[in-house]
Amino acid sequence: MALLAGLRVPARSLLRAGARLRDAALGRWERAAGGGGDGARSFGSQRVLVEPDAATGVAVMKLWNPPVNSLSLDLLTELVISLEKLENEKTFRGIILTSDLPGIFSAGLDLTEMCGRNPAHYAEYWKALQELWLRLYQTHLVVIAAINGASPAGGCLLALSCDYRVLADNPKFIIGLNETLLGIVAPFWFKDTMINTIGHRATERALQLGLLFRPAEALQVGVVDQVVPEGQVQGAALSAMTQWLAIPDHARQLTKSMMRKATADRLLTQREADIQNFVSFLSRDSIQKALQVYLEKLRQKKG
Ligand SMILES: CCCCCCCCCC/C=C\CC(=O)SCCNC(=O)CCNC(=O)[C@H](O)C(C)(C)COP(=O)(O)OP(=O)(O)OC[C@H]1O[C@@H](n2cnc3c(N)ncnc32)[C@H](O)[C@@H]1OP(=O)(O)O
Repeated sequence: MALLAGLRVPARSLLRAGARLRDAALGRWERAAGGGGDGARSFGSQRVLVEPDAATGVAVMKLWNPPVNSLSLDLLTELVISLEKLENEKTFRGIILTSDLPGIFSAGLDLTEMCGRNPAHYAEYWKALQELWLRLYQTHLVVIAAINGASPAGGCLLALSCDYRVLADNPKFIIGLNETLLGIVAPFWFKDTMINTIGHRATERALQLGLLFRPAEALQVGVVDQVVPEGQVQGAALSAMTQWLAIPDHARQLTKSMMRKATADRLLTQREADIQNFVSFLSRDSIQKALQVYLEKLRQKKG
């Protein structure tokens, strides 16, 4: 059951158990080693599989950080490296970002990275999150999110940072910046990213109420651009990609930069202060206690 959403999310215990049995470092990448659609070899790290298709110039990037694709420090780092690698390959013009875990796109920030650690760790973690957002939000590549599962909080940020979002139509696949439900505040750059997507008023309402939208609502408010039946999400993302890639790169890239640079610069000019804010906020006893209680509830809900 999804604790935050107040919605029931079915136990995927069997699937998850299966996923856990797969060895993260070995089986996954051996399975992938066969290569992408056009003979380009798949590559990746432990938690990010990249399936490149040199013929189309599109790579499918799949998140795999069981059980819920939480944005751990390792996953953040591996995402940045994979993204950088694709950016440096002249062959590639687009990325489909999706999940390799059933029913979950990403559960957002990894709560275990934010609980019971020291300030240096919090600083390192926040810097890694900033780094991923700055790179993903500003990449010259077209990035389309194929959202095939729930994506609360940081998971929603990941999707909002892409150029276009396709969501699978399942009422359990909730999406939104629900930080207030945890008693925390979405950082200004999360807020800015949402404003740039759905506008000021809709963002104010969504953020204050910590709204998690089901697919039809997400489409209506503009958090996603398209809702399609489950199983068609990657195909729909690839179709959308065709439209984006029909535009001359230089014109599209300059336009993207024109639309996003001021937002990214706002973080860049106060990056260190943002890290310090996060560290001092997380270091408060009251915040640590609240996060511990929340994490414990998540862990116990199955019992
Ligand atoms: C003044 C201002 C200054 C600035 C201050 C900044 C403040 C910080 C801002 C932080 C910004 C962003 C916030 C976040 O992104 S926080 C994370 C928010 N996400 C959530 O709360 C999601 C919680 N998870 C769920 O609701 C559900 O897990 C799910 C995603 C809907 C999936 O449900 P499920 O039934 O399939 O799985 P479930 O049984 O719940 O979980 C399985 C195991 O996974 C663990 N887990 C779940 N979510 C997380 C997570 N985010 N991090 C770490 N671990 C997570 C869960 O505990 C289960 O573990 P176990 O198997 O029992 O050991």
